[in-house]
Amino acid sequence: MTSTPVIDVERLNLKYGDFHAVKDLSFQVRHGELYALLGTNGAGKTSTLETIEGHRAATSGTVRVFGQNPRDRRAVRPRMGVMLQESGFSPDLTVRESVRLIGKLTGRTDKVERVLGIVDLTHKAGTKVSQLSGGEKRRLDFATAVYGTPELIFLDEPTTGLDIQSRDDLWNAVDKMREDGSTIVLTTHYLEEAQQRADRIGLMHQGTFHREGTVSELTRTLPSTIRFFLPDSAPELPLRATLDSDGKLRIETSDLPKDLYILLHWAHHNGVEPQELEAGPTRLDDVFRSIGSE
Ligand SMILES: Nc1ncnc2c1ncn2[C@@H]1O[C@H](COP(=O)(O)OP(=O)(O)OP(=O)(O)O)[C@@H](O)[C@H]1O
Repeated sequence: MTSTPVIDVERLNLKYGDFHAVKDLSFQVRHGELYALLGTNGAGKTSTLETIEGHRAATSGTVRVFGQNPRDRRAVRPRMGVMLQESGFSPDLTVRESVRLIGKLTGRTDKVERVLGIVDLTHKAGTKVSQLSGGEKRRLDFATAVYGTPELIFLDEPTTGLDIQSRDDLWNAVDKMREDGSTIVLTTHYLEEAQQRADRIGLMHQGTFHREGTVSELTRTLPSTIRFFLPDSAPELPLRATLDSDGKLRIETSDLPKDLYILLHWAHHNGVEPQELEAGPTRLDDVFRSIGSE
């Protein structure tokens, strides 16, 4: 049962007139995974997701969701929850009416009060959508993903505009839905969130994958860095360093513990103290920055 991928994209191409927005893209999302589709602006993420969600027809290639064509909305739609960047709830409806409407539109069943509790809008149940704050509206958008605990959930920039507490609450609710067996597809420009939570990442650039894999598969191809300030009077460093724009020296290394040891040993021996020392493994940000420079 679990061997069939939840999403199976094979050689997907999307064209807008002459413009080739998605080029021969293939990937799968497995049952229970949190898959992050990330990329540069205009990379083709939204176009790809709209096709998987059944809103857009592929120019060529195949897309299967639960083994079915997502254009067959009646078969697939009740099984997927989509949190868009803006759900477009009517401003005149109350929060409770809006949540109830999700059930009608998706064909899923749930208890409205349960959903209101998860998105922390119980105290706003009688308030009109037009009177919600930006963060409260975002939490109401999240209700579309929560309602009925769908098997497949799309989260498009879910935490934009949310304060820290609301972000933590949202991720706790996502973790809970994963425990209940939901598969998650995430897009976000907050790379730390993807780095912390994604099982696998598809990193898009100009319509195709720049890289795809787990976070460690993506980051291990780039060196780690050590950065610090040194006084001008310091003797020559034992390792090759370059100067960053903020005045810090940067050492790039494929063996962080060894080179950190060499640096600190040299510093101790010469009586100099590297200031504001940062040493860490490669982050997803660095992989992003490397796009275009390869
Ligand atoms: N309806 C359309 N007509 C013509 N071109 C389009 C259309 N929609 C998107 N594009 C173009 O296709 C490319 C991919 O757009 P898409 O919105 O899928 O990218 P994205 O990765 O979601 O970008 P972003 O991170 O900036 O939201 C872009 O160059 C965009 O300008």
